[in-house]
Amino acid sequence: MEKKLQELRKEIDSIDNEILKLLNKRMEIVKKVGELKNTSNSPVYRPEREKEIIKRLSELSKKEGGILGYEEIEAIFLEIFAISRTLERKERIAFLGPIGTYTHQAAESRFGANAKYLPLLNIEAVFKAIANKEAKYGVVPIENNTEGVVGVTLDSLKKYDVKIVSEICMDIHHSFASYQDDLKNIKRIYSHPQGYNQCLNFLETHGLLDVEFIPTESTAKAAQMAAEDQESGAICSKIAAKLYNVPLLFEKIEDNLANRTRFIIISDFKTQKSGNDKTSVIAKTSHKSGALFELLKKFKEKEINLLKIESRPNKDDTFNTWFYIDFEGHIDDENVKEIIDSEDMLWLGSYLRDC
Ligand SMILES: O=C(O)C(=O)C[C@]1(C(=O)O)C=C[C@@H](O)C=C1
Repeated sequence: MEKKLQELRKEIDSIDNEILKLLNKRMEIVKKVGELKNTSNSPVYRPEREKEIIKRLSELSKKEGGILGYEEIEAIFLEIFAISRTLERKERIAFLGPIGTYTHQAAESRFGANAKYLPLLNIEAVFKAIANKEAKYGVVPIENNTEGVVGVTLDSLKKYDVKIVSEICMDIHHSFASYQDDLKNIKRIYSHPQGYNQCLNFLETHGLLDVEFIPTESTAKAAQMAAEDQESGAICSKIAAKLYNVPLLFEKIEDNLANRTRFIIISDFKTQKSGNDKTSVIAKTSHKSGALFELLKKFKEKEINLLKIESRPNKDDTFNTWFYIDFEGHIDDENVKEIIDSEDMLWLGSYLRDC
């Protein structure tokens, strides 16, 4: 067996040499693309091009009977693209921190382990960092399939001059971490309110519903607090518990195992059309009967498929609202452009549909 293993490893080594040669060759070309982009200051990150490459390679692999499927090819190539991007231009990525949040995990899934990250302590700070050009990209959560939308994100999209350039959908699994083996000794539970509310069944069955709940800005912050408070527990991500060295007692404790969060990547540019795009806008309607109906009718007339509509309060002394709307299509599509130009709408971005 040892001899056979050595032979196989030798084969792997020579293939790795070829891969390395080809990767270096690829990166030389990528650097030239970067130089070209830098002369016109055009965006490095082109999600639609990345998607096109992954799709093409998956089809090729399938056609040739390759062992790798779409997901494996995507995982490998997203890392390659992440390195390409840092070679083209070293750009900072701000995200809702601290490190170890699900948002950090989402950011890493797109920008790789090698990128320059800027963890910020609240969602609005991420928007400010993009608007002030302290970072090129920002990653923030926008909605969860059990808890609904993240209000601060919608409000910040209205307040700051940024554009949505991409979206990421990620499965969220919570863990319970604590130094206490006996749950009866737990006096406080730290978590982000959304995380806490997603684990109510677990808390009830383990007699933890009556324990004092201390809300934190993020689930990673909860792990950090639990690390400093031996009589507490945290509902957090697995990586956060590891990062702050709090023993993991239970995993996948959420009520709904199909717990998914949609994140957006914000920046300062318009993305190219991919053919499978989503557009987000903020719409205001006048305060008269049928105004929302009239707006929705326009979408029907232009044959635009709505994906989401959320109302948000004006936050003044009235109960007036505005609407956050997602729909199919790209601002470069005639019908999309027409509706945005003809209505009281703020365009938030058109981007590859990934959720
Ligand atoms: O094609 C480009 O525009 C590139 O910059 C190259 C490349 C790649 O590595 O293939 C890198 C970054 C972009 O997000 C898309 C693709």
